[in-house]
Amino acid sequence: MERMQQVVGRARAAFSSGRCRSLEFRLQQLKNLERMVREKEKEILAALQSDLHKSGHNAYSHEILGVLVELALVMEKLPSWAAPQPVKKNLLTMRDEAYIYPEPLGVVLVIGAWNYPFVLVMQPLIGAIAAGNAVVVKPSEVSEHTSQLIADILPQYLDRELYPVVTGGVPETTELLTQRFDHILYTGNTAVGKIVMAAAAKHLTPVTLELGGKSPCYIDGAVSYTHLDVYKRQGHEDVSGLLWAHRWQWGLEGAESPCCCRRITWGKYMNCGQTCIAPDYILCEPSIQSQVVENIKATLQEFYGEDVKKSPDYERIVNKRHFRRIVSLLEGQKIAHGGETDEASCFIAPTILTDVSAESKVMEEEIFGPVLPIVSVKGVDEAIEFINSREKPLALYVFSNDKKLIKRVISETSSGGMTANDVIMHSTVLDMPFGGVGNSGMGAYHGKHSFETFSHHRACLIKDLKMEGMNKLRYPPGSQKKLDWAKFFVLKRFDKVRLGLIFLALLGVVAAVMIKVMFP
Ligand SMILES: NC(=O)c1ccc[n+]([C@@H]2O[C@H](COP(=O)([O-])OP(=O)(O)OC[C@H]3O[C@@H](n4cnc5c(N)ncnc54)[C@H](O)[C@@H]3O)[C@@H](O)[C@H]2O)c1
Ligand SMILES: CCCCCCC=O
Repeated sequence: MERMQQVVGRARAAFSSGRCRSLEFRLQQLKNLERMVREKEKEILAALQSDLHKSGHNAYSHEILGVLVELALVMEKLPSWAAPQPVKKNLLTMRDEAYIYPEPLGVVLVIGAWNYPFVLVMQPLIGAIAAGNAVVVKPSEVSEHTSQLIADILPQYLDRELYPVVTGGVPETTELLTQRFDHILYTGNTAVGKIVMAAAAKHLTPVTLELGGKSPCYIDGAVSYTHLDVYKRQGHEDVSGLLWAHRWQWGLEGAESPCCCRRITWGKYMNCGQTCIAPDYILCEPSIQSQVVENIKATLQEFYGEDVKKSPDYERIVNKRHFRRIVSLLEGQKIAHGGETDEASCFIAPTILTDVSAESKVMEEEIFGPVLPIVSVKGVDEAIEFINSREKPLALYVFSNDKKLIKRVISETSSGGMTANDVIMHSTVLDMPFGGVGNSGMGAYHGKHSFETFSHHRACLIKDLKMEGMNKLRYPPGSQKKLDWAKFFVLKRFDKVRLGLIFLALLGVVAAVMIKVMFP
């Protein structure tokens, strides 16, 4: 307990010294961070390889690149984000200064998860530094190599008192959470999210909870409604055969096409399925299920070759606990592809399950592994109903040639974020907030949204000491006349065109008077 008190106490004292308030200081720390990432690249890649069997290429593009891109954006935009933002004034504040001043919150706690152990700690850290805070960093103990590396290298580049790293497991995090922070950003599972929020409530500390959930992926099987309609009008009862012929002849594809399945395969099996926004399961009509399976199988071969175990691009499950949890989800399921496992190396092959019941265990909890269940729905109505009957997911995916259908799914469901006709990619657009809703989390970060999350938006009004007459309206004693004037000043909305015309007319009168005076 004493140790955590000391760590947080030192960070608070360093924050109170005021040194992290200046823009120059923050930019310098961010520059140092960028230097750290570049100089320690090899060590970072090695730690990610040890923790999750991530290949150099995957680790660089999934973790390091994201950090470098975020740093570049923040360093470029910080001066404008941190500048006071003037607000619209009214008749009563016309002579005053009114603006929003983003100020740091104080000491921020960042708790990271193990699945992307570097980027999930660094990205919030960048935002919190940019906003001028002290930051206590707690990487996940599950990814022990990356956690230890962060603890070793961060103090070599950053102010040690302002940005301490705490390593350790549940006891350490529990102790840390008894301390008072000014904001906590937690990434991890929903159950622990509730523990974090309860601990934060004791100090009225605001939280950003980056949680998980089962992110659905709906594949719309129709080529396009126009073709269907044409065939139906021609009197054909069963149009599915005709549609296949049509596709074969014209090369038209439904959303279960190889291209769509390739994108889904990439997002599902990257990091061995251990991605918070991975498509958790597929919803589609039974008529396209086998085509979806075939296309995903072909993509797996394309990505990982004949023997996926030998592919440097295919990761492993983080530990035996998670390995056993995922394997238990396969019990009683129809395995259309994959299913091979090896406990010693925490290997689970890319697996596809077909005709999965909505009530089965694999459809209860977030899978967080390389297992892809396909659940049948009759069409988009049932897909929407299915999604809405469950907790709000972190991400939602829909594949369709029909923009109207996509927009309908967006407007009739809810999720933290969504991508249509691809997966994962909304998280890479830094101008968009990244976060959950309902059970998948609260608050958001990335780019400017991180800066805003870690800032207090202070309302600042600097009044003019003149015009005291106006203030009499609000001073006692009250009267109806004062109230009428107050209503006029506060509620009156001016029509800009009419005001312009009145101004022009006045100008005309003044000009006429002047001419009369000058040339009597
Ligand atoms: N929204 C996102 O950005 C995001 C990103 C990654 C992972 N996730 C979600 O995280 C989950 C996987 O992560 P995880 O929870 O296994 O990660 P984890 O086990 O690494 O836990 C996360 C953090 O919580 C701490 N912790 C664990 N148990 C605790 C307890 N009882 N009390 C206090 N602290 C505790 C750990 O020390 C760790 O730092 C998935 O649900 C995934 O979807 C979400
Ligand atoms: C490509 C990087 C995705 C990071 C997603 C983080 C959640 O697990």
